Amino acid sequence: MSGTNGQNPDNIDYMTDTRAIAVGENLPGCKKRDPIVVADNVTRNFGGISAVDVEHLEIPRHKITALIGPNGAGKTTLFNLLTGFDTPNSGSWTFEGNNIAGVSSYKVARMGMVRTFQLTKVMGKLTVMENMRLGAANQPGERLSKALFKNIWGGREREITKHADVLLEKFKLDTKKDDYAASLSGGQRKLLEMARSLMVRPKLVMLDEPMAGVNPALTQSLLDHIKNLKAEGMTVLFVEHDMNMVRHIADWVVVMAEGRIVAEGPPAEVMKDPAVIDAYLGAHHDVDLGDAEGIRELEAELEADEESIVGTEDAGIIAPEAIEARLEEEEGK
Ligand SMILES: Nc1ncnc2c1ncn2[C@@H]1O[C@H](COP(=O)(O)OP(=O)(O)OP(=O)(O)O)[C@@H](O)[C@H]1O
Repeated sequence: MSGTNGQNPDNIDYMTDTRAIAVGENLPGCKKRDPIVVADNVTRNFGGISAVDVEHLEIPRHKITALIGPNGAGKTTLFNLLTGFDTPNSGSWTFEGNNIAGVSSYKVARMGMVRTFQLTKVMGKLTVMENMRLGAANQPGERLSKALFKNIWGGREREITKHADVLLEKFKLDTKKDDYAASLSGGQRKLLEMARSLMVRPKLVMLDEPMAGVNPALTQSLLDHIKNLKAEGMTVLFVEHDMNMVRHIADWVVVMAEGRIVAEGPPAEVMKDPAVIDAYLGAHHDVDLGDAEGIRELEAELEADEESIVGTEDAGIIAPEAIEARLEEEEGK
């Protein structure tokens, strides 16, 4: 699956690309072969608490990176800072080589770096489709009011609606597009928030605990969607507590504790790192994070799932071809 959305000009199969992610050793703050985000000396204090104190961090492009760490480690605060939802005490960072420290969250999204929230921010009193249109309002040239009032908008509006239709179908929310978002389950809201974030055709998707509070059936579907983002050429950074999820889908893991990066590397390696076990489990050193029975079960389940479209030709979440095909279909009616 490659080259469908203009994000993969070199036609690389991102699902099977095994080139090294880091340059040199897998150490905290290590340089990456191809970083999409580079952050330096980012600090954020709340009163006497140092919530974030990151000396150097690079997020690898076209990979799925998990940001893990115990409660209060600073993961959400780091997300807030990088995406312009909070202001640091110090620090600088770039996205695709552009300095975006101090840039508003709205502009950051328009540049192709989007995020979802731990507690979803879908608008309950708007329909599913209206929420999707709001996502498009983050695109250059779009206005929130225009996004909602389609009659004054013509062709562009049609294209946006078709894009939303394709996404809603992929996320299995198409039958709910006229329902109020408030009527969706917690898991469906997470799916909607993810689908909505894709309306800007982002390059980097940042998900804050996407699997939290989601039932097992939807968890599986969310995992597939996250993998599909990578198959489509996007980069994913997600916060997660559940090691099984991390082990299953992450190419790279960054571990935070007390505001700092304490380890980085591929999941299997990081989960055996004593610094990680210390940070995570405190006294329970006998637990092997890399060898839980649950991980094997989840893997078997995903392999057996016929609806799982990971890495297949059907994985075209935001492929322009799919949108064009729909427009043609419509015109032919
Ligand atoms: N707005 C705030 N005001 C004061 N303290 C805050 C604020 N936001 C975060 N903190 C503190 O900063 C630290 C880091 O919090 P943060 O929410 O970033 O951690 P986290 O790793 O995302 O935790 P969790 O996994 O529980 O979501 C914590 O000690 C938290 O209490």
